[in-house]
Formats: sequence, structure tokens, C-alpha cells
Amino acid sequence: MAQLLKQSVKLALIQLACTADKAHNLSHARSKVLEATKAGAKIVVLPECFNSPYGTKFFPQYAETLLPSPPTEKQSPTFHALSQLAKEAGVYLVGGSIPEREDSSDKLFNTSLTFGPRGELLATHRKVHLFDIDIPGKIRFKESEVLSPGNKITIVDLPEYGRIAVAICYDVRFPELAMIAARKGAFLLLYPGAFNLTTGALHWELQGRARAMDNQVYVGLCSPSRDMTAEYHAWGHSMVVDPNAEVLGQLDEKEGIVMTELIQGRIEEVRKGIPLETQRRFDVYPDVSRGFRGTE
Ligand SMILES: NC(=O)CCC(=O)C(=O)O
Repeated sequence: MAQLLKQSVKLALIQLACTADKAHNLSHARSKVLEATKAGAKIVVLPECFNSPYGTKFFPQYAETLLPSPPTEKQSPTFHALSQLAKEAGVYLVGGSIPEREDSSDKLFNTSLTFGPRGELLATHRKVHLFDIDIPGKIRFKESEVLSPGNKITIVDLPEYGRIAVAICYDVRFPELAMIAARKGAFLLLYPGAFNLTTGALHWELQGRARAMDNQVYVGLCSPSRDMTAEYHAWGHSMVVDPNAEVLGQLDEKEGIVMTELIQGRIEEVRKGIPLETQRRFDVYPDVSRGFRGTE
């Protein structure tokens, strides 16, 4: 039987120190991506909002226009920087996320761009579940005050390796999205994300491990490093989880790179031991993947 991951591959999550200086963020991301690829990574991931501070008041100021695609250099310097970088490094690059402005509607989105090793755009994911929470005395954040949600699940085919799914941060809390992607054959769920000091300690690792355990796939969560001088304090702790929900690598709050080898055959080995796939009871509950609204 064909294996979901066609060959073992090195994954790198870059826990980048993101600043208010977009040009600096782009050049710093470049040097870190090249460092990861020199060490053998073939799939590299950047954090949520890696080219701007994370905060609703910053999104309009930092937003770039991505449509019609490809945008001009002026419309989206980040699109071009990521495309060139993926090509220079010869890797699959999941470019974290950036604030996007849709010119035709003036709407803003939190959007992730994935490029292939020839610099080609493979997929665009607009954050589907906006981060709207209010925990009295701790944190209030309402992305929906300025952002609009995306409306699709994003699955990307990497011909040499197989399928991955890309979603953004708060999307990880919705197991339906992960389950659909896994049932459509993804071997890896990637979430550029920026949890905070309240929910990070409680739920970050739990969410990553839960999505891996539910679906018996690899999961990667990629955060910015923590900057206590910024308005939003990111949790950090970028991590890779294996299909048996074991943490393969996790950083602390500082800048760094998590490098992990994803092993061909590991998913099938785990699924053979605990065969959830063949034990599902869609006669008792509906198959959520039937309502799937696909990627292009
Ligand atoms: N950027 C985000 O979506 C943050 C999500 C988060 O912190 C959470 O607890 O969920």
C-alpha cells in the first residue's frame, strides 16, 4: 500500500524574532531559512505574522495585496521575498502568515503563502477561525475587529513527499479542520501560530498533541519568539509532534530552529497498532469530511 509520506524528510520550524521593521524581518527570515536548508531541511516553516507585530492595530498598516496573483513587488514585497527565497534555498517554504488586504473589497485577512522549490506559489490559506477571546483579567483579543475569515481548508501537494495541510494558529482549536485534512491524505498538519502567555501554557502543546493523536499524523506548530517589549507576548515553544502524539522537538521562548526528521512509514506503523481509521463508526455519527470545501 502507498505510504502517506513518500520518503523521509527534514522539517524545520523557524521560531523567528519578529520586529516592527518589515525589511529587517524579511532579511532575517532569509538568513534563518538558509541556515535550516544548509542543515538539510526540505520543508521550512515561518511563524504567524512573521513580517509585522501581531496586533489588530498593526494589520492595516502592514497589509499587502496578493490578488490578482502574482502581485507586483510594490503590492507585496513579502510575496516576492518568499518566492525568491524558496527558489534560492530549493525548499518548500510555508511562509508563516502576513496581513493581507483584498483590494477589491478593502477587507483584511491573516494569510499564509506556501511556495515550492522553484519559487512557485502552491497555496494560499486565509485564517478560517479568527482569534476572538476574552478572558477577564488576562487577555482580550478580537481579530474580527479588523480581519475577515477565510473559507476553505488548505491542502498542498508536495510531489516528492505527499500532502500537507496548512492552517493558522487559532485554527488548531478546531479538530474538524484537522480531521478533514487528515482524511484527505495529509501526512503533516502545519500551523504557523502565536499563542500567548495565558493560553500558551495551558493549551499550545495539548492542541498540537491532540491533533496528532486524533489523526495519527505529524503536526508542526511554529511561533515567533517571545519579545517582552512588544504589545503581544508570544508563547514560543515551536514544536513538532509525531503521529503517536510524542513531541519530537520543542523550543523554549527564545529564537531558534526546530529540526526534525519525519520518517516514512511511521504513520502507517502507528495506525497499524491503533487502527482508528478502520474502527470509525460513521453509521453512528456523520463523516465530517463529507462536508469538505476544498482547496482550489
Ligand atoms: N494568533 C492566534 O490565533 C492566537 C491563538 C491563541 O492564543 C489561542 O489560545 O488559541
